[in-house]
Amino acid sequence: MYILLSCAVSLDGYLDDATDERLVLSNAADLDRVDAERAGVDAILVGANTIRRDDPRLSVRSPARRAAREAMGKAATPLKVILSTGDLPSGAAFRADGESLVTSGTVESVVGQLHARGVDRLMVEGGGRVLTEFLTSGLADELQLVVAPFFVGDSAAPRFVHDGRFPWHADHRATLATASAIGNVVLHRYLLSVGAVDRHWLARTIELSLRCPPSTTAFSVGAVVVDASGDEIAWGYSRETDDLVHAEESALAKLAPDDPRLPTATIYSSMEPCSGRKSRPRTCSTLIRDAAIPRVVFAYREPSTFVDGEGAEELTAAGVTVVEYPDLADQVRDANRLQLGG
Ligand SMILES: NC(=O)C1=CN([C@@H]2O[C@H](COP(=O)(O)OP(=O)(O)OC[C@H]3O[C@@H](n4cnc5c(N)ncnc54)[C@H](OP(=O)(O)O)[C@@H]3O)[C@@H](O)[C@H]2O)C=CC1
Ligand SMILES: Nc1c(N[C@@H]2O[C@H](COP(=O)(O)O)[C@@H](O)[C@H]2O)[nH]c(=O)[nH]c1=O
Repeated sequence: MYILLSCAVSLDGYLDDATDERLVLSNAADLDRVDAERAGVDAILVGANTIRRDDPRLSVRSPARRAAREAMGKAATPLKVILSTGDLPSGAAFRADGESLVTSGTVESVVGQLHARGVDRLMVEGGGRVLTEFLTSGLADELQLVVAPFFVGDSAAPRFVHDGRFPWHADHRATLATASAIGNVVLHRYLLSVGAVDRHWLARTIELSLRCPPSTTAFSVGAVVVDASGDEIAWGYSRETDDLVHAEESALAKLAPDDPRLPTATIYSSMEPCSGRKSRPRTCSTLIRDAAIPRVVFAYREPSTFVDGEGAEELTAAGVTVVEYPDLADQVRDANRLQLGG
């Protein structure tokens, strides 16, 4: 299940003010973006205090988005999930439109319950206590955090998160995927799970592979090296610096062989690192092993078009962790239509 956390905060990190009125931090364009995110999920989850304080509808608003969901055979608006052990107002607005579920338990058990009901994409909209539970559980894949350009300035107001042990700290930072202005607010998209981070970097390798000079005799591949704190430290693509250079080789050539970040880095490649080369003494698998990189992630296993690739097996046998995302392979095949035909 993909778990997306979404909320808006003030410049001083509050989710609301201390008054009874709901504080809108987003602007109209951002609220429309949130509506589009809602339309793309199977369930929207909030905590009981958000229901008690805001009385939200938690529905998809846009008639076009509701119709599009229905055309796909889904309900017009996703399942509404409320975490609560206490009372909720009987006339709460969330009950008016679509299906809802009031439940309780650990985050793990709630996620298990929703998964069993067929929820594949969950949007958690708050409030602070629920966001804290999801962030500290390590189960969240992505945080969409909107910052509005004003201060609340009142410590009686609810904060973005409560106290807790969060997996991200100064030495283990979350991966910032994008930061974009939406009028006067800024949307930050942070990737939180290993799977979401890996997919982000593989998307970057596929983008890099599109820069390769065309060839019918060698594949177009992109590669990046990411250090333990999540920073990209080198990138490369096939034929970047000469007619024969491979993506991993080109990226690694930009780093000193004894760079202290390499033994804790991950190398991402759109295609399995090569294990046989006619044109160079060392294969990419050998270069990776010589660099002492402990983790390799790729999307597409090399087909036997030019040579029989055994890079994944060779690296695994050498004790390197190898992770493959075959569901992204089609995009790599697309970038290599010239070589693969079709
Ligand atoms: N700016 C924004 O984007 C958003 C702002 N908000 C704001 O956040 C504020 C509310 O945040 P906050 O006070 O932290 O509260 P929450 O909305 O996170 O709700 C907390 C409550 O949810 C119930 N709950 C939480 N976890 C569980 C669990 N695992 N099992 C069962 N019940 C659980 C408990 O209710 P019970 O008492 O029933 O046990 C708990 O007291 C509101 O002011 C709202 O306006 C909310 C969402 C988004
Ligand atoms: N205030 C605030 C948000 N608040 C969230 O939106 C809910 C309101 O939903 P609805 O009644 O369906 O519009 C509210 O209870 C809370 O979960 N969201 C945002 O993106 N930006 C904001 O500024």
